[in-house]
Amino acid sequence: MPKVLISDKMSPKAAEIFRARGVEVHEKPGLTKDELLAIIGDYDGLAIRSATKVTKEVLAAATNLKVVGRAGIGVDNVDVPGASARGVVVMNTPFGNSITTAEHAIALMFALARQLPEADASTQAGKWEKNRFMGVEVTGKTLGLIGAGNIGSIVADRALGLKMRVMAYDPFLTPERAQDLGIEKASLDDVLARADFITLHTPLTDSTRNILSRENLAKTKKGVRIVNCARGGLIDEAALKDLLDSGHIAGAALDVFVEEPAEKSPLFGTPNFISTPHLGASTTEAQVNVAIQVAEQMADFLISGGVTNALNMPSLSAEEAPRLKPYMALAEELGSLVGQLVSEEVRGVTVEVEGAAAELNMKPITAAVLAGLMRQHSDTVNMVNAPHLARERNIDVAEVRHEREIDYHTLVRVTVRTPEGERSVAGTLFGNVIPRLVEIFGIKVEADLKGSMLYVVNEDKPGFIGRLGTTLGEASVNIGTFHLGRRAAGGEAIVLLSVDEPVTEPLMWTICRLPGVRTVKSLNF
Ligand SMILES: NC(=O)C1=CN([C@@H]2O[C@H](COP(=O)(O)OP(=O)(O)OC[C@H]3O[C@@H](n4cnc5c(N)ncnc54)[C@H](O)[C@@H]3O)[C@@H](O)[C@H]2O)C=CC1
Ligand SMILES: O=C(O)C(=O)COP(=O)(O)O
Repeated sequence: MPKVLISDKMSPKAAEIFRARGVEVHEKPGLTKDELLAIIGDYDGLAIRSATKVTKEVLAAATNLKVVGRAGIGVDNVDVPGASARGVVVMNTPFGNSITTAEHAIALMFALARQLPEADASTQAGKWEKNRFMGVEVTGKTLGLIGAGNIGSIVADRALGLKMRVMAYDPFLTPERAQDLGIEKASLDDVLARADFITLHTPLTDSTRNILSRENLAKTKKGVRIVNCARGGLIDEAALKDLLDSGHIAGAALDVFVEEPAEKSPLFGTPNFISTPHLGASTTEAQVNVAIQVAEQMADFLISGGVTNALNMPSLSAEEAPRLKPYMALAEELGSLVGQLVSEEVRGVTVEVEGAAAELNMKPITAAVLAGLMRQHSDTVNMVNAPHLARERNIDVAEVRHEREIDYHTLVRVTVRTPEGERSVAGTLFGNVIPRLVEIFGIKVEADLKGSMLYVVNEDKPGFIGRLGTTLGEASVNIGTFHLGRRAAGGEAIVLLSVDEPVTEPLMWTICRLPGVRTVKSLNF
């Protein structure tokens, strides 16, 4: 039974779902780093929110870990490249808390416009300072979004309902999408110069870190009000404090901070500064959504291999997984075969699918080919890290889907490009489940790729097969299966046979010296 650790505060729905799906679950929110390091090695899955930091050190200790599930959106607390390198899938729940977070941004915008926290504190202190708190209307004002993805678009929709003008800086926002949303696509400088309110909705990445730097904050319109419900690190907090003090910025509301928990900050106590403790996603509705979703996704993956919302692996629904599994096995065997047969540097890999295979999601098939291919160089390669490794090694990967009549009801072909040229192998599925090789380097040969095998290329001459059988027999090597193929009568021929024990190096040399032998390779599957 797979084991999952929930290491952050999460709706009890998550644990309920894990249990109902046959996953053992332990809820231990608030573990210290050392406590987490001490126990993480026992778990197949780790379910988190933003508090748990999944660092290199945690991943190194997580020797059984297969999946990290983020009940929420941002994964800047997870070392995703580190997880990929270790073959750990990282998933999030990209929509479950987006409405809630957008609503928090709007709430903070109103809180700034009407100074609600200060007005509340003053009123409850018995001061009744009616003349002190003069607000601004939002109607007719310009809201500048930085980031117009899921949350940014919801904020835009709500703001348009409030009769605001909305402009957005987002390099990935197409003009058509902007038009559909009813907002203006703008440059960052334009947003800074024209917006009365600015709200941030980007992930924290190298391109967004410090996007509201001291220099950019200085370019904002005097009297601007700024909301950040995305991530600390997007705004220079010291510069924000200085510009609030000088009065250039009329107000700022932060839900997120560079250091969290933010127990102290120079911003605390600054007039017109409002803060909340990373509450963007904290509503009953959103927490139930993300807990259910993360538990379903992780259980699917651990139980049936389904992959949803993974950041480092192609998606594969729990319904698709059983259909794709035999193809992934075939693809991995073909990748492994070609990886063992080709000794030159691989510069490119093309995966082609035909017949029934052409109707399937190709990404997992390609990932499995790459895993098989690269397993020759590393034991820790799997479908998660293989595509990343291929990129790192500058291996060009292409996918081709053919829609044409073929001899097989389904076919997967793997072609590798090396400095010496292209070599390709192909396979099919018997009865839709059993992987079967059907072609090596242009020669038709049918075989199951299993266990220890021997691959021999020879001249197609009478007597060769007898001599090969005798040589193996004399070395007490039992042949399990024997498969033959040839390019043309009397031309290049291949023998692919399975043996009950691996063929030793001296025996390989003996076979190499048999008349007519061109190549001998020992293979393992
Ligand atoms: N305060 C909280 O509790 C919560 C915070 N968040 C944060 O909100 C962020 C945004 O969430 P979603 O809208 O769902 O993500 P999303 O991925 O749908 O949208 C992000 C948008 O940012 C844009 N973007 C990326 N780089 C950019 C750049 N350099 N400049 C301008 N735009 C850029 C992208 O094109 C995309 O449209 C999350 O990454 C997370 O960090 C999310 C949920 C709750
Ligand atoms: O989903 C996100 O990105 C969030 O920031 C929400 O964080 P939380 O789960 O509330 O710690």
